[in-house]
Amino acid sequence: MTDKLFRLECGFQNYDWGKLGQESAVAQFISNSNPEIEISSTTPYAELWMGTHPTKPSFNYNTSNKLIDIISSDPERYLGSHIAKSFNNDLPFLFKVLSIEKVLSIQAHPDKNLAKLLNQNDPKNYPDNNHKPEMAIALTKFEGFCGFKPLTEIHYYISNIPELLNLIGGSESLNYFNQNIQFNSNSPINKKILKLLFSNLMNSNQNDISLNSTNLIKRVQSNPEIFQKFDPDLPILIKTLNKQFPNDIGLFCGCLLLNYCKLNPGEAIFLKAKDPHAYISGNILECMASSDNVIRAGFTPKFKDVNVLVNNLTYNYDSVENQKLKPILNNNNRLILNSNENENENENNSLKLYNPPIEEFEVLEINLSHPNHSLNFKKFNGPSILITTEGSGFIKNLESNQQFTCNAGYIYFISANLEIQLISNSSNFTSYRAFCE
Ligand SMILES: NNC(=O)[C@@H](O)[C@H](O)[C@H](O)COP(=O)(O)O
Ligand SMILES: [Zn+2]
Repeated sequence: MTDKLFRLECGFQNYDWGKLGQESAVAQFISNSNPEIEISSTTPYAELWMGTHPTKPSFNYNTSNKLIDIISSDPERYLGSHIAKSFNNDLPFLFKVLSIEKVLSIQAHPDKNLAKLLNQNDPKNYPDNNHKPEMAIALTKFEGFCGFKPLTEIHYYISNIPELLNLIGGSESLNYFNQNIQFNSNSPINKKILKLLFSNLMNSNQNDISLNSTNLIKRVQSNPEIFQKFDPDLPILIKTLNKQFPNDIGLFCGCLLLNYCKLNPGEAIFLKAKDPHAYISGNILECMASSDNVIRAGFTPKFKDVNVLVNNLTYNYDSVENQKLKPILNNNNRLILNSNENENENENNSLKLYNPPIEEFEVLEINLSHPNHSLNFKKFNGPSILITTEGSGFIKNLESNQQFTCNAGYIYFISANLEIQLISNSSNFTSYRAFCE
């Protein structure tokens, strides 16, 4: 029988938008964890997958047994009875590292009902029947599009950028917007108006998109100030993304209709199912319900399902600040047993709990600031996956007293109902523990 704490060997995706070679945090982590893996300097290393999802399943590092097979051998032992019953004897979440060089697709993820339908009708493009709410935690500076801009900002862009107006239906659409929008309200009419404008835009023909993209870039070059009313960096972003995906509809639906969100390390965003988004740059940890269902509509060479996206978005609109997920700081009592260190050391360690409003996952960032600090964790009523991203230390099974090394890129599965200890042997020993209980 496999121990309740064991190291994982995880798979990775070479999507085109990933950072190249050793520039990629994904490449650094996989080659740190397994030096036999050759890293090619011309290959993008986009995503590291930690979990049981069949698209890229994880394995026991020492025995090469599949994680899902270990769990299936005794779901209560590895998941705990509550999680085993609630999630059909499988791991509820998929935990990833993303290292982003180029913009990802303009996308949204289905809720459970839509996922079932899409998986039934088109299993090739929608490989499972699960929803995919997701959270991104910035490891470096990160940029991304998330959710529709506030209505006042959308009104400004459709009123001042003719190329956008041309693609959303011209002056007729602008009049409809002006006569019906209810600013500072959550009225359903606002979502109806947003959906009409977005549908017109996303169903534009490529000739119109190319013509208006060319003119948009000219306008950005000649009158950048028009684009800088809400963010001084928008002109540079539009030019950068046009270089990555020339004359793409994403220049309009992403840059001019979605929030341009910038995160500093440690900040996070949570995307509910059906929220439009597209990540632009940076290294992040991403945690999601265990699914690979992505509905795409721009900035991508992959399969686009424009009508499914247009007909299924939430059409929520809000400020960037309100899209961010604030972590709970140093809330020790729920998760920590005790810490073998004196008071002043305690002040330097930090715990940040990212707990989005869904049941599948939470993520705890654990930072032990100096060598020879340690933290003892209570038994969690469910499974965890822990990855070390910085520094080095050890993880100890407090039942068997077995201890294992943690270096950047090392990943461990921690079964339910197991007390573990983390011990640092460097400064800034940082790990992230995704869990469900
Ligand atoms: N927002 N992030 C995600 O949903 C990731 O988990 C997905 O795996 C990526 O979006 C996949 O991106 P492409 O389909 O290659 O554009
Ligand atoms: Zn996504």
